[in-house]
Amino acid sequence: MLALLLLQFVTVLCDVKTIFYDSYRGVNITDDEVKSYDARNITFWCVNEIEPCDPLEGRRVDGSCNNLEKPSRGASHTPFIRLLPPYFDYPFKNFEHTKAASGNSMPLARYLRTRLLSVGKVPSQRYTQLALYAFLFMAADGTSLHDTINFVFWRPYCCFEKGKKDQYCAPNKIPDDDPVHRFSGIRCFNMTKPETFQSIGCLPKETIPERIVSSTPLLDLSTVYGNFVENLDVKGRLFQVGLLKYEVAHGRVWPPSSKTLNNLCVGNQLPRETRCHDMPEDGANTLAGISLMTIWYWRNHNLIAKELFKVNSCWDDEMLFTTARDINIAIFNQINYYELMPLFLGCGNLLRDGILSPSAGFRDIYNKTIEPRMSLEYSFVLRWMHTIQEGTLKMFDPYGFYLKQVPIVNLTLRTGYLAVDNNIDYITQGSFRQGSGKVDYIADPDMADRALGPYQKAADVMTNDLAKNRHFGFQPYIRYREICFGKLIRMFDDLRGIIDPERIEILKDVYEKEIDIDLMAGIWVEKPIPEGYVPSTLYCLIIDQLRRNIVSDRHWYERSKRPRAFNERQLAEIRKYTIARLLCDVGDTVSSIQPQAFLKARGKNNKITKCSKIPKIHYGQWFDSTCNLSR
Ligand code: HEM
Repeated sequence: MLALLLLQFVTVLCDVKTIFYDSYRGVNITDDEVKSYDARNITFWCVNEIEPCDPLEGRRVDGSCNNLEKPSRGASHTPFIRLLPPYFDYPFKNFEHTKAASGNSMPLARYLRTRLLSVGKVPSQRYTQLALYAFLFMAADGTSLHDTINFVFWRPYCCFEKGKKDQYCAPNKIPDDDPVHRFSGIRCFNMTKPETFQSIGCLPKETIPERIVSSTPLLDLSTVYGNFVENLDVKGRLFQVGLLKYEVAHGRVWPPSSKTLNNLCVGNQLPRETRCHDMPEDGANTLAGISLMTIWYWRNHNLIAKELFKVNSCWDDEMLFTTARDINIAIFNQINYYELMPLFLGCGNLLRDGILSPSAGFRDIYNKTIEPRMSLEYSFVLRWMHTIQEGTLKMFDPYGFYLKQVPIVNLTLRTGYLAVDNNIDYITQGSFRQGSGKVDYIADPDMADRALGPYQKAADVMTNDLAKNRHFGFQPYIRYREICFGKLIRMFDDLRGIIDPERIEILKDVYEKEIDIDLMAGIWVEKPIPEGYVPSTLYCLIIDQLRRNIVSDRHWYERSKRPRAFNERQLAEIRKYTIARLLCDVGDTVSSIQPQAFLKARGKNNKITKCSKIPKIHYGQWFDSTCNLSR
């Protein structure tokens, strides 16, 4: 607290003049323009207030000053880019996509979901649940909650009379002959349109909708450190020896918790389940996978800070904190890029396409003309993972004995469950012992019919995905095939080789013409990319963003010229890091684990192994010789 007051005092004393940027356009705006937003109470969304950039400073929490020529790009609530221009019904009145090329209505989203994806439970023999947690955590780093909170809590009425009058409602109709709901009597899934610069009021309503989110677009552990330095200072930092705030309860270390029951963890079963984390971002209390990964990376920050302090006792809190955060973010990206992605996208593919560095040393492909932004397509297509999410979460003891199970959708907004009955221990063990769902065109029944658990009577997250496809106004699937692979698709049968014949047959059944195929629908039915395990168009849209992250991020950890860059030996330490090491270091009760923990333990190369055999970072490489001089 003292340090925070001091910081505020120095800011006032030195009169650091902040600069206001229009968050959509990324240009300076005047005080009067800011006042006009103030008057409408939308400054938070429409304006980025940024302190002047210092080229030598490290990565800012709010993402600003990453691009020195466009300081607000990279900050929160700045616009996505689109790989292809938007595609809405003509004339552009309501910015909807309801019409097929013929002018007839497009098939209902739920109808397409039930025709294109089957429902059942087929466990993967390859990937673990942990792989899906990590993918989800990576996706959550660049998006935000409010679009889901909107239809779950703020507008639960879209299927009712009241919803007809609300322009933000976009419920999904269920066909009369629906395979599940012809029996249930449920005729509609609640849903709202995505929040945009237009819906907030930053841009005129009659312009093309542009999605707005509160996270920073680059991979910077937003869920752990938040997106605003004020939130981090108040809720996150302990301001002692570089640590994040923490609590010890029942022999375990946790992030700080909320002291009132008025919080986001509405799923907590009171009075037993009370834990709810009070952290810079609320994402930490949402889906079970995000909550777990956040706890692990939060603890990892403190582990790193303590190790750095052992090596450099002269470092002050600020130096310890910023270095620990920088290492934690580097570890996150090392795991994402060099461990998680190759297992899904194919290591050879990623090397060929320049996503992975062929050598262990530095690489620098930074290009200041590419703005740090995320493509709307990338943040959207990651939803394909819903089709391989396993709905039943199994729990194990540290010896690998199965204990119990719970539907994972029942754990949403329920951090408290982790903290009772040793559940976090058993869920952690299960994360690397249980398989995810298989990559096989079959979705888990819970994801297909009760994805929102207790919060909605019925919810098919993949129906939402297809419906959101249209609200975002994505071009047809075949246009993305063209930009990705350069081949024109003129008729359904041109999809042979890309999609199995039986699924082309279904596409012909449900769509009038090939131009009508929705982007997500095409991805659902595609064959995997050669030497990889994900659909080929998904591969293309993901690697576009993976590359953009590296070239547009001045603080990318593999650069030798970034401010406060690692030296070669430090980078070599980061390169050793794996998800198995993370769990060994900060996962509850983990003393053995398979070295490639995103894959199921199998064979002699990936068998459960003692943590002492899993490579670890030597923080001695961060030794600062000036500490000795200052003694
Ligand atoms: C228990 C597992 C999961 C549940 C219950 C779940 C549920 C949801 C729900 C309800 C939404 C909002 C849908 C909407 O926009 O209307 C959503 C969005 C999303 N989910 Fe999942 N999901 C799960 C796992 C995953 C996984 C493993 C990934 C992997 C990448 C993922 C990626 C996404 C993405 C990218 C979005 C869109 C976020 C945004 O743009 O705001 N989800 N999910």
